[in-house]
Amino acid sequence: MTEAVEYDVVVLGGGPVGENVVDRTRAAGLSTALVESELVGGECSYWACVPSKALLRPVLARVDARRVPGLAGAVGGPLDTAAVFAHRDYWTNDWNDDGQLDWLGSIGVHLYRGHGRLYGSRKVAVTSPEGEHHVLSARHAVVVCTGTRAVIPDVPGIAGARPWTSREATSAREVPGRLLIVGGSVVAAEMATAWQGLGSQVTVLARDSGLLPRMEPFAGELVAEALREAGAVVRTGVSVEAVVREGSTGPVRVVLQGGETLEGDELLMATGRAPRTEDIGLETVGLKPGDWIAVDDSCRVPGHDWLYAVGDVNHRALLTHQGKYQARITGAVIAARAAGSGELDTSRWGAHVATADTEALPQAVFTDPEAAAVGLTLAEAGRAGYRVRAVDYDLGRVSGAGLYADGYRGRARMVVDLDREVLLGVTFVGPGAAELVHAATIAVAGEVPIARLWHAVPSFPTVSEIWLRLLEAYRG
Ligand SMILES: Cc1cc2nc3c(=O)[nH]c(=O)nc-3n(C[C@H](O)[C@H](O)[C@H](O)COP(=O)(O)OP(=O)(O)OC[C@H]3O[C@@H](n4cnc5c(N)ncnc54)[C@H](O)[C@@H]3O)c2cc1C
Ligand SMILES: NC(=O)c1ccc[n+]([C@@H]2O[C@H](COP(=O)([O-])OP(=O)(O)OC[C@H]3O[C@@H](n4cnc5c(N)ncnc54)[C@H](O)[C@@H]3O)[C@@H](O)[C@H]2O)c1
Repeated sequence: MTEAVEYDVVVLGGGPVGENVVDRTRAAGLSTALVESELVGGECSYWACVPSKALLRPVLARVDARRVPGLAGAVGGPLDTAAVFAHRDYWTNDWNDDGQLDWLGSIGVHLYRGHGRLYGSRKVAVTSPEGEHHVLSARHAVVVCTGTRAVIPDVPGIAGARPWTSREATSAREVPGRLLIVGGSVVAAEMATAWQGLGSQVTVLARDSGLLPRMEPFAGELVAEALREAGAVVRTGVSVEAVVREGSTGPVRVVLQGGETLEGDELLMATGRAPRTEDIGLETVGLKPGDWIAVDDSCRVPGHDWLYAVGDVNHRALLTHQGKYQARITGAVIAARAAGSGELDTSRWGAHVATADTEALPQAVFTDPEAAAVGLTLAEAGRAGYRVRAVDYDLGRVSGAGLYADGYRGRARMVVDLDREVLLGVTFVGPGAAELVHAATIAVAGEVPIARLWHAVPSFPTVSEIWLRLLEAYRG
């Protein structure tokens, strides 16, 4: 190995989370190197959040427009799929990260393009695509942000069937005639919405009893209902036993438990994520390759005062915005420790702990209808031992919702901690609901008392008047 190049901080993995860590450590004046094996911007920018939302936006705008009197007739036809794909390609910058490289250069981060591995204490070894080797050593911190990859279950015949993962589902250039989707969570629900809207005949095969299993049950019910109305087939409680692809271009067949066979042109396995930690040198620091990396609330790896794991790879919250929040917290922790500025503030909502990961985690799912939630569901709050009351309201009864779309269908729930009279969680399901959730995030993270929320008056006639209805229903 060559002699080590020394930095204050070395970051392994340049997805959205690694990018935010380097942004914070450079802002603190710490010299920083970033190691990235593929594209700076990571899964989110090229094969996940960004391309999926670029595909979904025209689909959701069209279904919304079809619910607006006077407009429905103008948007009756199929989508211009070439334009939709071009829009997606624009947002992924044609899978080119030049813009990110310019930004890294502008803030003084040194990029090492190649596969990085921990190399004992405080060191990272990098192998470039050309086979060059570099060793980087870190005075203060090594931060692992290597993210996740799709899991493909070991179903008989799966390898020969060449299934899509989320990468193919977000980057495909043709609309498959028939798309089978295995899975019932967020990727399955969003991709079913996108591809059914783009013209595929979609069949969703979920093994759970409903879609979106981590949200309030009514979210999955309303999304399944709308998918069926759009022409998709949604099957729940089904298990895939085997998969067969005919030749290199033939159809793919999925055999369900019980023997029923379904045929499609493509098969998307939306069956979860695994950490990208198999080959990052975890064994050189006493950790197990392939595992999620456990961290404390400041994203430090216990037993290694120089090692941090941030974003998807620590399994706290597999969401871009939450990984970026952890990155901001971790940057502050590294900067404070590098400056030797005494104790960290690890009080419950202190500057050096990612408390929102467990107490106020928001998520917006871009299905029709959109489903957005923050904090605990009723079932989670019950399991956590809170004394709670759920307040439900039909979103369609709010004037703003009726004006937004004819026959607006949706539902909202707030989960109230009866002892403190604050909100533990809020869920909105309905067209445009993704934009409603941040007010709820402020209420939950701020632990705003119900008595004060009463003074937060929503404008008439917005869908946000749902807040008033929920509070009225709570106060009886
Ligand atoms: C289809 C889909 C849609 C999604 N939509 C949303 C959404 O709308 N909103 C949302 O909040 N979240 C969404 N997510 C989740 C989101 O993509 C992740 O939470 C986010 O990408 C995590 O960021 P990260 O930086 O931790 O990891 P990643 O984005 O996975 O980045 C990790 C980076 O590390 C690099 N890397 C890995 N190993 C090495 C190595 N050994 N050496 C060098 N580099 C390495 C990788 O190449 C990659 O660039 C979606 C996920 C999927 C699959
Ligand atoms: N809008 C968003 O915020 C957004 C969008 C997409 C993805 N994401 C995030 O990305 C992550 C990955 O999402 P995901 O939907 O791939 O994973 P997930 O872990 O949320 O769900 C995996 C699904 O696959 C099913 N499954 C697993 N193994 C199976 C098998 N052998 N047979 C049948 N079904 C099986 C599970 O029952 C579950 O429904 C999630 O954490 C999600 O929050 C977020």
